[in-house]
Amino acid sequence: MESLAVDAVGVTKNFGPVRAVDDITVRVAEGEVYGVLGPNGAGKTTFLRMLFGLIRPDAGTIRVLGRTWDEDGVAVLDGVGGFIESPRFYPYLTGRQNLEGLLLLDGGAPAGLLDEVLDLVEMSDRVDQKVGGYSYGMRQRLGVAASLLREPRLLVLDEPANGLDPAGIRDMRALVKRLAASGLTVLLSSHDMDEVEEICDNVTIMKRGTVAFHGTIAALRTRAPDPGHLLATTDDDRALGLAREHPGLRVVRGAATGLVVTGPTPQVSAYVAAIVQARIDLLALSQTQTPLEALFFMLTDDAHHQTLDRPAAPAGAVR
Ligand SMILES: Nc1ncnc2c1ncn2[C@@H]1O[C@H](COP(=O)(O)OP(=O)(O)OP(=O)(O)O)[C@@H](O)[C@H]1O
Repeated sequence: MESLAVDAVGVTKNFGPVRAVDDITVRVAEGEVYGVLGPNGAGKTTFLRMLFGLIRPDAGTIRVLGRTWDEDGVAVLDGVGGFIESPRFYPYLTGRQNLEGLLLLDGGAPAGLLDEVLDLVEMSDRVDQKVGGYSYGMRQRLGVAASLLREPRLLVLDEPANGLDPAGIRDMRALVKRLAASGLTVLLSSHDMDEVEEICDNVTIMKRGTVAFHGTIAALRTRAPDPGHLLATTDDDRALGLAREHPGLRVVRGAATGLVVTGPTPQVSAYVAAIVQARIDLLALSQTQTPLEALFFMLTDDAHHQTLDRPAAPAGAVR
């Protein structure tokens, strides 16, 4: 049997009347990058906090690298690194001083590990500057460095790209990929489908504490709906009339201007060609959402939930 870095089964957590996590099962294989995806309030952070033992589940069992709190106490955290929400540092100390302080608390580290870790998070050239002058992205990367000093086998990151600018997002995604390539298991939460699609092997999509989807990114793609396109022309009325010849498409007026066209891409292309042939000029054509973004909203948004033609996969391992 493949070994599991995280084996969480039937986990439930209530805060008074709020059921933040409702009977979820998440299994993360060693060596993979696993995403827990969901909109704000879906229960992602609550789940990650339970992995770290910061709060205890009301029901279910959580095994992390083979250990549980009930059997192993604080030893459950051996081999686990990461941070919930944002990492905290002393702003008036340099990055290096902050990390050296942590190493001191931990009783030291193998020679060369600090430099190796700084290299990995691409902070070597900034580490002797004060943390107070760091960008948010640099602090996040320093947080990952601090976690790596414990040489974890499992790294847990709560929305690592949240609040970063586009360059920071790119750097953080590249870092997670490098960490995965080095054999580390990474479990991260996110509310960004693009991010999870780019860096994760498997995903659990949470909706109000429950699992709305569980499986591979490839399996998720097969359920994605047709993409929507926003179309603007010099004569939207005539373009809308032409849609009658293309019954495989849904063409409606956009909320502000233009037309929203939904359907298989080849049929959208044929419709656009017909518009041009009718001597109507195209002003703009763009995708409203990627198919996976559209699926994410369908899975997690009550208003759209009914439109999904297949029921959500049950919780549980698909592998
Ligand atoms: N300590 C707490 N006390 C009371 N309610 C809480 C507590 N922590 C979380 N909740 C509630 O539990 C639900 C899930 O919250 P959680 O923070 O886990 O969601 P999330 O998916 O991580 O969202 P976000 O992306 O906003 O962090 C929310 O309704 C939240 O208000």
